Amino acid sequence: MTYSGHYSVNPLGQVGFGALCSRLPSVLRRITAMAWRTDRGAVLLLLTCQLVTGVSAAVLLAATARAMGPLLGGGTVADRLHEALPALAVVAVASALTRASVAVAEYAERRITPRLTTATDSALVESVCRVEAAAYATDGFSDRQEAAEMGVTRTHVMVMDAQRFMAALIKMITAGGVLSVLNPLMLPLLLLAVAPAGAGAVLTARVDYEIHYANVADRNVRGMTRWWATTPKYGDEVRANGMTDYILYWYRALSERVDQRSLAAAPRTLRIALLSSLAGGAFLAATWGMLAWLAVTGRIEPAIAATAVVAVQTTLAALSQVVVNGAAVFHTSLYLSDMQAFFDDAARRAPKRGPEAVRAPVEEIRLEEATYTYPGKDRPAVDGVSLTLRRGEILAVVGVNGSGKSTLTRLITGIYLADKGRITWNGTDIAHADPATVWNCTGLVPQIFAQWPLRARENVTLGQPRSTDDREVWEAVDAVGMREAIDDLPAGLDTLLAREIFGGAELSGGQWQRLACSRALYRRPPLLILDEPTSQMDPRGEHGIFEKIKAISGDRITIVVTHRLENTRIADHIVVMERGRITERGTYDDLTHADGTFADLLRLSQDR
Ligand SMILES: Nc1ncnc2c1ncn2[C@@H]1O[C@H](COP(=O)(O)OP(=O)(O)OP(=O)(O)O)[C@@H](O)[C@H]1O
Repeated sequence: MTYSGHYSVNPLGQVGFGALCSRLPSVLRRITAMAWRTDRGAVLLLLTCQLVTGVSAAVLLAATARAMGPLLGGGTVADRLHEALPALAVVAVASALTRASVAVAEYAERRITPRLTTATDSALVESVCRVEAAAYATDGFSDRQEAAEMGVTRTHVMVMDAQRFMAALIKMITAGGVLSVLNPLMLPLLLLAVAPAGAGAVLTARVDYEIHYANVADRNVRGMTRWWATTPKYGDEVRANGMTDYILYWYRALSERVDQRSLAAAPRTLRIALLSSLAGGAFLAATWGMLAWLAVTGRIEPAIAATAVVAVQTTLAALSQVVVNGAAVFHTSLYLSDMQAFFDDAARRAPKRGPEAVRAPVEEIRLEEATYTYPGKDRPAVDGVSLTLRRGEILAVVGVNGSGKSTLTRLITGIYLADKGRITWNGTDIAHADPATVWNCTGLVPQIFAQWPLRARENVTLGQPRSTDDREVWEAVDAVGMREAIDDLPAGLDTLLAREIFGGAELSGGQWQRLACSRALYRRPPLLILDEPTSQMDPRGEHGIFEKIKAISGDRITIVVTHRLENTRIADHIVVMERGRITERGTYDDLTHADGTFADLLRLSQDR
């Protein structure tokens, strides 16, 4: 395994410190806009709380300053207390308001976060589901998806970080304002004391992101390896082929590669932390020294000095919070950018085919010189294929592995659009038709079909409207000879077909394939495509399915891709594909008597 993680260019590589900090306002705007779309009431509540926090912090400090005069002045304790009482009452109310607004802000944040996370998460899933299928084959698509997942994860803490950042900023500005009124020199010194910590936090976030970025591809592969190693689906193959140690070795190797990058960054983050603490400490010592000097030399009164101590403490706490939460918001902004970039990319890759609609019955599907090349490939998988399919006819597609049969079915169903040439349904070019209207008319049994971890009934009806009784479900089940097998399940059609889940049951490979066929038949589609539909079935099952295909073919266009050439007897036409092109076409009798590839493959299959 020589996979080496590579994911484009780190967008932070060329960005300076100033540019990094200037992202904060736009990120805050973006977070607010996202939250606004989720719950306007909660956002308004949050903003009100922040305003209350700021105002009460200012009132608290001003009232403290007012209370300090009488408290530290002359007279009896009772007199001093009596004189300070109104200011102390204001201090108490302002403190209570601060606490209450923090609690309400937390409540508002809890109202926003779960729904915002769900909305973002669902948007990510939807954008992946909705892209043109060809996007999956483009380089780096799944890496970019992996990077976007981190943005979704960050939405858990994003609103909280932004809210705390804003609250601390407001508190800092008001407390700092009060401090500047007390003595204009105090604030700049205090800012200098916290600035190095701010710079350190942003630089550390930058290092963390660099590591995250370098690890994206490895984490993606590790995630896949984890799934392959642990899913019961491949458990037999992994064990009986002695692959456990091999997979575990690579899982560990990938984890170690990820760890090594993180470890290599540790000395850098230590250097940043030590230097910023040193600079911050020096400026803080200067701040306290300055305050002491002002008080000792009588330049400020003791009452003002005492208030300044409270103001410095408040501003310092708020500043630290601004730094910590600002760095967190900045950090989030990096992941949000990845997420947004993925959403934008996915939106560009979403089908934009046109408003035309395809409607049943589908009388004719025509391919005119259809050509398709997979992204990054230099040879077309389907190369200039022309074909006409009519309602009531069965077409069999045969050919050696990799000759383009499955790709041809993807072109006919509009899963991929032809790069060159045209495919029309009832005269409508599907490149200009809404794909949903096309897929309303198709039923596909793919070569690799899904084994849905749902009940037996939903495995037949999946995605389809269902009548209240099971009559049509049983019809589809009977059509593939599965009635007995379903009756044998512990709860019949209600049985959950997922071995991994408690109470779930499992089917055999051939039974799963029969169910995949029943799913396509249940749709009663105008175009039925079966790609190797009986590869896992016993001869009775195979015979039954082909009988059924023939019996229901009058009402639809049917395409069967198969390597069992005997099965092509039911077809009205057969096409033989080689290297993406149709090299022979005709009926079963025509092709068996011609001295071509079909006759050759048939001879070989009968020779065994
Ligand atoms: N998702 C994909 N991305 C890139 N190339 C692909 C993809 N799927 C198929 N190909 C390539 O396109 C060519 C045709 O593949 P296709 O699956 O259509 O062949 P096939 O005739 O159905 O083969 P088989 O009989 O093995 O099922 C092959 O060279 C294959 O490597």
